[in-house]
Amino acid sequence: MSGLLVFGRTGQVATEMARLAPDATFLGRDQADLTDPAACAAAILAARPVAIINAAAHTAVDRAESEPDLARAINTDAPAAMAQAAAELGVPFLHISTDYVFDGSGNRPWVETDATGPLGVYGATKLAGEQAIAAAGGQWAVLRTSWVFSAHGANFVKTMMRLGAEREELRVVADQYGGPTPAAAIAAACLTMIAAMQADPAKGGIYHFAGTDDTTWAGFAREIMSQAELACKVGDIATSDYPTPAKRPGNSRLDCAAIARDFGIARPDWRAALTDVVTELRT
Ligand SMILES: NC(=O)C1=CN([C@@H]2O[C@H](COP(=O)(O)OP(=O)(O)OC[C@H]3O[C@@H](n4cnc5c(N)ncnc54)[C@H](OP(=O)(O)O)[C@@H]3O)[C@@H](O)[C@H]2O)C=CC1
Ligand SMILES: Cc1cn([C@H]2C[C@H](O)[C@@H](COP(=O)(O)OP(=O)(O)O[C@H]3O[C@@H](C)C(=O)[C@@H](O)[C@H]3O)O2)c(=O)[nH]c1=O
Repeated sequence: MSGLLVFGRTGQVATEMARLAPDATFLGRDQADLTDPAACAAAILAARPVAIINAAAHTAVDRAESEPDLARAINTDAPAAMAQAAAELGVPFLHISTDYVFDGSGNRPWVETDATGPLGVYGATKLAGEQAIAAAGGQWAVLRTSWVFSAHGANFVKTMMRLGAEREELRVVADQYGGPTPAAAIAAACLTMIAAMQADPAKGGIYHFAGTDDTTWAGFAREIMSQAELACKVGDIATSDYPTPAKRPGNSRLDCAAIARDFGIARPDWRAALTDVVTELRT
């Protein structure tokens, strides 16, 4: 899409978006550092785009616990500045958020209107970003997704394939539930949404989008080992057996009915997408 400005160039979702929208302009850290929100706004006002997507974020969930100011600048203040600049230009702004805005209680898939309750700095700064975007006054959408994977960047699939080639057995948490989501499907969903927003100024708001069907990290790991033909066994453990600096939600299931209803976007089959990613990683 010509005239589309995307923050993020090297990330999982941005890399897939560049494949689908080669005409768009992608700003990397060297052109727009998200620790400098004013520079992000200035980049928008200088480019005068027809639409804006933010695919950049501080995504190191554990590291965010020890660098909350940096996480807040990147995940809250920068998207807030982008949304304000978008509102000033009168163009739609789409931002990507996360299942980690929820507290993980219960076992019902979360709907967009459910109460949030982030357990860590990453989720809290992403939630504050959502709220600042909604307050900016322009046309905006927030796509909350979960457990993103692709052949690029850092993700659970690549970690499991690396560890699975080195070890005979891995212990993986089996009490956190969610939907692994291919970055390629998120990129496609973002492009569909932003085009629909351009066509209809009334469109926008918060939407959930995740791969189907829901599983656990252990279930995801077993499928990765199987598809990558790694003999490594995956043993189920509880969250309490795998201590991490950041707490993670037990229930990350996202109800994706609204995005299907309003944008015609269906949940992607993560197992089929995993086959493509494993093939890409091997070649
Ligand atoms: N990864 C996941 O599992 C999930 C991600 N999300 C959300 O989806 C979106 C895309 O995530 P994903 O593609 O996985 O992200 P990645 O972690 O793959 O990439 C993050 C991107 O943000 C950029 N970035 C980080 N800090 C800065 C900075 N200071 N200035 C400029 N750019 C910066 C990185 O650039 P550089 O390469 O230069 O560091 C990189 O391009 C994010 O909003 C994320 O919160 C939601 C749910 C799950
Ligand atoms: C490597 C490893 C992880 N785990 C657990 C830790 C954790 O609970 C779970 C996933 O670990 P990771 O650290 O890879 O995933 P994490 O960084 O928590 O992934 C999250 O990233 C952010 C950006 C999001 O927005 C979320 O949707 C989610 O994708 O697996 C094991 O149980 N055993 C292992 O050997």
